[in-house]
Amino acid sequence: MSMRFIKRIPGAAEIIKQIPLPGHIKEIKKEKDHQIKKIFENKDDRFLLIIGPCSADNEDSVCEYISRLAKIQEKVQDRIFIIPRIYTNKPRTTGEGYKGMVHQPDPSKEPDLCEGIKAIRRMHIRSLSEFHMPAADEMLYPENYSYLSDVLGYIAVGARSVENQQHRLTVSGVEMPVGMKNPTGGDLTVMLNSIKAAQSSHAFLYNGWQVETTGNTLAHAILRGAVDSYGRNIPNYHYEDLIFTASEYEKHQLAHPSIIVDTNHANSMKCYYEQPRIAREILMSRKYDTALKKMIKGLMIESYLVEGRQEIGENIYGKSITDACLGWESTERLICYIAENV
Ligand SMILES: O=C[C@H](O)[C@H](O)COP(=O)(O)O
Ligand SMILES: C=C(OP(=O)(O)O)C(=O)O
Repeated sequence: MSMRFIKRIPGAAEIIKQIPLPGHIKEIKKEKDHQIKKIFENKDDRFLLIIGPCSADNEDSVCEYISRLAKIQEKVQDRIFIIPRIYTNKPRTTGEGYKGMVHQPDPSKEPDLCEGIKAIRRMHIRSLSEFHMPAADEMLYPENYSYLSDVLGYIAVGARSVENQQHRLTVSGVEMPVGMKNPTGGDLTVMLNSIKAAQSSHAFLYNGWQVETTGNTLAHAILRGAVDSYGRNIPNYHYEDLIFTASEYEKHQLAHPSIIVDTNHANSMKCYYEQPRIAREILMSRKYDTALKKMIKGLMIESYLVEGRQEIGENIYGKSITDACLGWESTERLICYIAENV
């Protein structure tokens, strides 16, 4: 075997015992989970914003960003529900590059998965304890879900993972809303099939156990645009795309049909500064069509303290080291615009 076993990583029970979620925060988390669930069940018509850096690379800058979100959340709470993006696992197109805090708690140092798992759990708990905001993360490694299952508020399965059986089956045993992204090639059937699989019950092998799941009726769609076989970006947030997705969704007869639109990635053609324009267009489409208004539950936006991106080592506090993000001033303006126009 050409694999060197470096360090045994403690199991979830051990890590949770070392870094527990405080009792009084568990109650707050339960109430927030209930509110998020109601949005997907059409029992609360607030608009969701899943918003934050492309990758959560530094606990202090991420928490400073969330503290700013928390202040705005108070102002817009009757119209918008904000879920911070704390993305600690990064899928990479070629396997090269920063793979997230779970691999490297300090991006300038060598990988340390054991410290990484502790660091991401601490950061998620800080978002809950200091700001009462359960955050979103990507399920990149389904087996790692058990380290964060009690602290997350929302999960996305990424464009590169959505056709994978272990992801789909694991989501079927998750008790919170999980967004299944369209794959990088854009095939909506793959996304809708993944929702079907996640909404059904399954028996399978998970972390050394035979497990049985109930199915997750809150699994739903995330549209992130696509890249065609010539490498061209094909957005899927325009009115006609949304109408088509909604009608395909209806045909599949899935529970709680819901769409989140990702305003970055192939939708913005990785031009982060286009996100406010894209958000405005989606709000207009929602206003124009009542079925879309019901189905489009929110947006996923990439934003951080400082706009753009940097290379690791430039050390600009609060600037993305993966995909470029909106900066704070534009983010604040955008959230206010959404609150007034949703
Ligand atoms: O969201 C971030 C990136 O788009 C994703 O992780 C892929 O990144 P890469 O194509 O730069 O590897
Ligand atoms: C990696 C991400 O997205 P996608 O899977 O759509 O590329 C992300 O949202 O950070």
